Amino acid sequence: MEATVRIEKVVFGGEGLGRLSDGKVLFVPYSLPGELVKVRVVKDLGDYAEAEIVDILEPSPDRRSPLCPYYGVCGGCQFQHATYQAQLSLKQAILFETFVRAGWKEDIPLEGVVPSPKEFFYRNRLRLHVEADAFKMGFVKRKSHEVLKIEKCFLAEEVLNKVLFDLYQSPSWIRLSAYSKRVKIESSPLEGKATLIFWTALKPGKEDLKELASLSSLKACFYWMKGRHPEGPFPEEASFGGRRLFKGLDHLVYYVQPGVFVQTNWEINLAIMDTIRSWRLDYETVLDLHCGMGNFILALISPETTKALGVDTDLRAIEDGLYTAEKNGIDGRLDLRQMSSTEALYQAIKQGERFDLVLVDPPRGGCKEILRFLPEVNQRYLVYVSCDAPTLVRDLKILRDLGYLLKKVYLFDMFPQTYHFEVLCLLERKG
Ligand SMILES: C[S@@+](CC[C@H](N)C(=O)[O-])C[C@H]1O[C@@H](n2cnc3c(N)ncnc32)[C@H](O)[C@@H]1O
Repeated sequence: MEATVRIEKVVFGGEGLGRLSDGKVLFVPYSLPGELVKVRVVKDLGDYAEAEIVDILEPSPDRRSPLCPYYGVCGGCQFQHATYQAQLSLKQAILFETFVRAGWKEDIPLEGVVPSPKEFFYRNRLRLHVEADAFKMGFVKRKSHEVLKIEKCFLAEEVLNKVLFDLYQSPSWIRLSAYSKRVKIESSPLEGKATLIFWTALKPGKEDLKELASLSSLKACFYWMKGRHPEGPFPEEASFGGRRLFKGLDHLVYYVQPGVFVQTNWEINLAIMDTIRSWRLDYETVLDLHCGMGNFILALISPETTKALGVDTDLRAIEDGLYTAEKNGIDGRLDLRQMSSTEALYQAIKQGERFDLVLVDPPRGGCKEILRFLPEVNQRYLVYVSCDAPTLVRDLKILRDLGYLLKKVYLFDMFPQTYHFEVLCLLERKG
């Protein structure tokens, strides 16, 4: 069935919303607010339907040509057809709508929408599916499980694309990829090189590893069969155990093992840290409940800090935080432990420990399960960093009911060309 619809808005997920003449909602990918589009309904799901654009009858002034030849097929990007300024406006509208839909009645103290300094080529890692039969590496196609072969990603830093190009030519990788399903290429910005880690069912031969490790843009390669650590680095003498190096605020250098989480867009990561510091919060004790490799907690330690505890379930991330602290000469005030945030809160409650500042930066699912324990441990400030607005707002409502006031909200565009964004919130306990 075909219809002509006016796009009202763009919703979480990046699709435009329009309505059929009977009021049924249609979701239209790659459309923009205000556009009049002729669409074909591709799936009727009862209350709503999914449609595809057949023709754009009245294009938005914000529309532009996408840069990437895979756009529209690849599942990675949703907003390349919009100017960058329009992408920021869409994200702000989506954030507000998320609050409204969740029934948030209070003020939304949005203090800033921070653009990414780089609109393209900002990602410091590429995670690719590997399909040996057709020798392809790539991303999953939109609304499919099929892998799309990618030869270049316009979001990834140049060095990552260079490694990808070299892998396609490498006889060793052609052999090794037969046993691999997944590969990560990750940059080490301070060295202008990248690391490679692949998951494999068969132990690779020495000669193949040697050839791979000699690719000019690679600092080191690793493979992971089983256990808590991958095998590597190859070559063995790769500096810092093959870790990736990132320059933080002040003179801090982070050292991160391949495969350990690093915020995707490093410049935006630094902007988040700068913003938290700019608030000049008055704290002596800090607890980071999802500290990863020490990203935020290391930036939050100041001469006034008397205690800093960071926890994370990822053992290798904790190893990196400790390694980074040692390399940077950070003294014994920093305590990093491999444990879950729930365990850390239980222990703090049992031991009567209190923290002026608590930071949470959970995975997409948010951290609903720990919120009710926070007031017992958290004296004053709560900083919430989120990459998923719906779970963030769900959690903010719980925190509001626990007596927290939402003081500041910032939208950081960590992921240009996609519908994703990062939100930074400052909350304070009442009274
Ligand atoms: C979005 S990442 C943020 C990491 C870190 N804050 C950073 O900026 O690099 C989320 C982190 O939460 C950790 N994590 C997931 N579930 C957890 C849990 N139940 N308790 C503690 N950490 C957890 C993951 O290992 C991951 O490092």
